[in-house]
Amino acid sequence: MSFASNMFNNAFFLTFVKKGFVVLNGIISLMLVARYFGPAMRGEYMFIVNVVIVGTTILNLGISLIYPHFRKQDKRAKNLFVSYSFLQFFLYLIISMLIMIITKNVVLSITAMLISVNVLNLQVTQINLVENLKQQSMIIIMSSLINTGLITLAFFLTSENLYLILIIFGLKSYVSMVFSLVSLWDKDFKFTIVPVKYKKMTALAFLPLLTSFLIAINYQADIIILKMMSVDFYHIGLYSTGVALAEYSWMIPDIFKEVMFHHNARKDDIKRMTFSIRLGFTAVVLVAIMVIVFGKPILGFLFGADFVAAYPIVVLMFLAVPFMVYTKIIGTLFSANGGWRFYFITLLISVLLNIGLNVALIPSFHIYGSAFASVVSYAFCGMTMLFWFKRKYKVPFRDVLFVKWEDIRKVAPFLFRKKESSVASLIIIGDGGHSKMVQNIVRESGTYRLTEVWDDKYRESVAREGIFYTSLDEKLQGLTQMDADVAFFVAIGDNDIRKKIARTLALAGKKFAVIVHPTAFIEATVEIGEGSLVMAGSIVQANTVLGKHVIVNSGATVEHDISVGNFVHFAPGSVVTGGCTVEDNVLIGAGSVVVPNISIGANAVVGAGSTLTHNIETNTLEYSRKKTE
Ligand SMILES: CC(=O)SCCNC(=O)CCNC(=O)[C@H](O)C(C)(C)COP(=O)(O)OP(=O)(O)OC[C@H]1O[C@@H](n2cnc3c(N)ncnc32)[C@H](O)[C@@H]1OP(=O)(O)O
Repeated sequence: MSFASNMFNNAFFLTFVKKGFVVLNGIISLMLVARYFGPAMRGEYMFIVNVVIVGTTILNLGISLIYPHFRKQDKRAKNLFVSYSFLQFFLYLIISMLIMIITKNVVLSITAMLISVNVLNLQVTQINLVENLKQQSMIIIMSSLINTGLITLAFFLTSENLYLILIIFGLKSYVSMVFSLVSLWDKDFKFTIVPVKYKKMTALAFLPLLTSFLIAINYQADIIILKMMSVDFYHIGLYSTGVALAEYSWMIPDIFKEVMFHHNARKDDIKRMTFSIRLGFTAVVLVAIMVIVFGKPILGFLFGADFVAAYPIVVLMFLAVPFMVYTKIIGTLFSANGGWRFYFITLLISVLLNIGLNVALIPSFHIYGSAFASVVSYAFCGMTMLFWFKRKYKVPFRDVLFVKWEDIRKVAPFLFRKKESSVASLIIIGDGGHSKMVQNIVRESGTYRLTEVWDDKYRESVAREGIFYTSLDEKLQGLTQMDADVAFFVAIGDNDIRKKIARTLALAGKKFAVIVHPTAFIEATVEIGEGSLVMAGSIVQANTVLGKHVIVNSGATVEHDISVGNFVHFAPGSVVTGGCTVEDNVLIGAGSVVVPNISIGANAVVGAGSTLTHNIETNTLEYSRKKTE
């Protein structure tokens, strides 16, 4: 596959592109809206937007933040959360209508409606971020594009219409919300109302709600305090420019934050976490160096010559940015594991530190004092999180600083390899009747992505529905050049032929898949060797050990405590009862029954429909003849 499609299948890259679009959309909207409205109306618009953002943070009730925690315990948590979000949305909508009817205040009613839509959008977006990360990234890219397009149209075609711009603002959330819902609404979705669980959800969401509130306060506190301590608007303008630039660079840790949010909802992935931290930290430090070196021309280009005076603030703010990597990425672990108390206390201390230092330093150092307060507060938060993480997961410092050579070695082939998805590729050998059934199982279960089928009947390669059908002989010659990540499966019913090919592949160091039909029952204590197959409706009971490349065919029963060698075939409907021993290469014929505690020697064949009541030796053929009078 091409480099471009590899990149787009990479969650980090796609999240990076998405963030790029969001930032671009934000900048373009800000520029156009500023020029579209006069100063007074722009103030009114920005005020409403801020009320909506703060209202959304509060009225989300922390629900979107605790989703990974529930998802980790229960795969179907999606049903519960989407249903909850819906009910909450309708409740907010009814309240908005009541506000409209009672107050008849248009702006207030619009604000309330926008909050209702934004809350639902925030919740379904976060759920879909966990469920379908790539789709959600595409949805956000699309809604950002639509928003930029509509604002541009409004800018050129209309003038000073506050309601129109508010509707466009609302539409962005609405479009993203509808598409996220469509993406979540698959065949497994079921509307689920469980009041007891809803109660648990809201109770658990309380600390996350306070935490997100603190984060919001921490980002806004400085400007409010600067205003309160009567610093002039010119200097506040310079300060907020520095802060705005630093905020754009948070996009980098945010990329990793979102990808980790998705992964941590499944299991704690500390390797991926430290890898994300190293990548994020290195990128942020490089950006900070760039900004410190080229800060003045960048400020001049972006905001005009007046703003070059913001340079010292920019430098100070960028000293704080690397710490955000730790706060943001490690913070996702709390979403997934629910350790909110620690996160909350850490944030509370850093907010108090920020406010205290602001009050203490602004009188003597003005905006520089405020920037210094931010650096100290962000550094405290980031370092506390880092030390907690290091202690809990016993990670050395070198794993949480700059990228290592191994990372580069790992990432380079990942970007250029042939694989298209995170599901491993599978090559099946054999394309006869047995193989057709195996191919169906692979398609149905989705655990592997079938890429090639090798069989002698193909002289030349043919491609059908994205799968290559190729000559077996030819492929066996070039085994060593193959991608090490691909799994193999020998789908040949005949024990001897299966053995011969599996040996050749094993000698070339290939890995084999285990394939299990979703309707098979395999008791939890069963061990299954590589390359084995358990087909539809079959049963394998407790403490049984299946060797390598074993076939448990449709409806066969392999009872408890059975020791099974390699390359054994239990044909359809056969029943081998408890305590038996089945050595290598044995064929138990269709519908035959083996009574308990029997030993069957290597290479033996039990004929179809037979009942075996005694041990049989190696290389023997046994079948029950019908008694004829
Ligand atoms: C999805 C799938 O399809 S998986 C396929 C799984 N495959 C199976 O279950 C097949 C297992 N194979 C058998 O049962 C075979 O018949 C075998 C291996 C037992 C015997 O094969 P062969 O040695 O070729 O025997 P052959 O066909 O020559 O028959 C010899 C005699 O035994 C009889 N016989 C053969 N198999 C059986 C049997 N399973 N039960 C009773 N009698 C049998 C034949 O009727 C014949 O009798 P006759 O001499 O009176 O005419």
